Amino acid sequence: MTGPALPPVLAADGLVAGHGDRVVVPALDLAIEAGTITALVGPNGSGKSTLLMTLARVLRARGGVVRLDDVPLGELGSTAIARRLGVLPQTPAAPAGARVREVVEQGRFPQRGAWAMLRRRDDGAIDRALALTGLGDLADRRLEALSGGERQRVWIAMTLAQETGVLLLDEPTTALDVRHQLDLMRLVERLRDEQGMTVVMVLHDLNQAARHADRLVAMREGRVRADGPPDAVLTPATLLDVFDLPAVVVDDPVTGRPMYVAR
Ligand SMILES: Nc1ncnc2c1ncn2[C@@H]1O[C@H](COP(=O)(O)OP(=O)(O)OP(=O)(O)O)[C@@H](O)[C@H]1O
Repeated sequence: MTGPALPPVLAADGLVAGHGDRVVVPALDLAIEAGTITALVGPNGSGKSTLLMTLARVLRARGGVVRLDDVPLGELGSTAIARRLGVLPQTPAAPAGARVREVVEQGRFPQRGAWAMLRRRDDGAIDRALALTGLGDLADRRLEALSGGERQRVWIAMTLAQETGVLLLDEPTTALDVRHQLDLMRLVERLRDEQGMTVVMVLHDLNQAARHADRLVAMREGRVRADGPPDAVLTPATLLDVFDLPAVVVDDPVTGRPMYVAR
């Protein structure tokens, strides 16, 4: 017997999103199921980051509603949201002179009450996040003394230290070398498999998205043009429709997932 379907972890109903007077996402419906990895893909300027940041309430929705665990975001305080949902923006910033461990510690703030000191549980979460991102040896280094890819891993560690059940990641593999990209994608899969984490991420590498995500949502001009499992979305017709890209699609020889090759 199957019970009633669980509500989606994160849902947008008739969502309108944009910047200033400019509407970027005119009306979008999206429901994200628990324990899944979703990749948002699409050309530059198609509204992926705008959508992701509006789902996280970093940007206010201009119409429609976003629900987190079936509760409208507008009814939740920012601490309640941050305890449930971690977000990695495209260009995070830290105060000058900050050290790696101090930046990762920032991820713990939503989990602590007012006036609370760092507790053992916070230290554990920070150590785990540093270890998962391979930053243990760099913990005392200043952020500005790191390479671009190392710095990107610090932001990922900060988001992981928040220990939320939902992660929204905007281009998390940017600046990472091929080994660290694969490590990060495998880490995301492990978090889904072992902790039931729900992940939505913007990715530019379509083959990476098809390889590691359960679902691809392809956007163009603020609208969803294709949505489904990788083999339904990564097709020559969608590549042409969404990216104006003539391509063939073959099976990835390692995973059997679809893989495109541009013509
Ligand atoms: N802060 C902002 N103020 C005004 N317009 C913005 C702002 N940020 C983005 N835009 C505009 O909104 C549109 C969508 O941008 P968005 O960053 O959401 O696209 P994207 O699909 O994530 O693009 P990319 O792949 O280049 O990161 C673009 O036309 C962009 O110029």
